[in-house]
Amino acid sequence: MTASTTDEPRDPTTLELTTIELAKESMKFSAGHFTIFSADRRERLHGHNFAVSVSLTGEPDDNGMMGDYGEFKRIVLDLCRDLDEWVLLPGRSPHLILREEGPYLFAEFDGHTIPFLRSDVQVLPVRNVTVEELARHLCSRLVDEGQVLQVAPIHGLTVKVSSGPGQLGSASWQRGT
Ligand SMILES: Nc1nc2c(c(=O)[nH]1)N=C([C@H](O)[C@H](O)COP(=O)(O)OP(=O)(O)OP(=O)(O)O)CN2
Repeated sequence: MTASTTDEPRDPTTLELTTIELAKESMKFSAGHFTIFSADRRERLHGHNFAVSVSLTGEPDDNGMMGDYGEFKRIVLDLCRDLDEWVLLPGRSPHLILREEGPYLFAEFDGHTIPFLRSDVQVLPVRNVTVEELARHLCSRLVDEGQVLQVAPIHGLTVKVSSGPGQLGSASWQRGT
């Protein structure tokens, strides 16, 4: 019995890309935040169990793999762990001024001072703690720290962050942009 394989030579110029999707139940973080809608309107402080999913597009190797997705999972889980059980504040908001005094961090918003224990807060390099900005933040960490890009020839990746069923924000990176 002969294995039926087509022996036509493949066109070496056609780049065959594949995508890995990772949306594990464990890719999540619980955090407190408030969304700022304008210079004088925001939500009260509250929390979400945020869910994260990542898709990576790249070139499979001769072994039919784009790297071990176990490595990708470990990297994403580490990023989720970094954000878990913190109050997240935006460090780049046009409407919020942050001031540290001893063990406290004060957030000035619309003439009001919101006190926090500094040890409860992570200030993120984002303009607002929204699903779209959290997705951008995680996407840039995946790219800037280069970890994912060292695992396999990745051409693009997308990070999605959901604050609850049926609502999410996403951010993408494409090689060469
Ligand atoms: N563009 C965005 N708009 C809003 C965001 C956001 O991240 N990006 N986030 C919020 C708030 O976080 C808010 O807490 C979300 O509230 P809500 O939609 O009510 O979320 P629920 O999980 O309670 O969903 P239900 O539809 O109420 O069940 C607001 N806007």
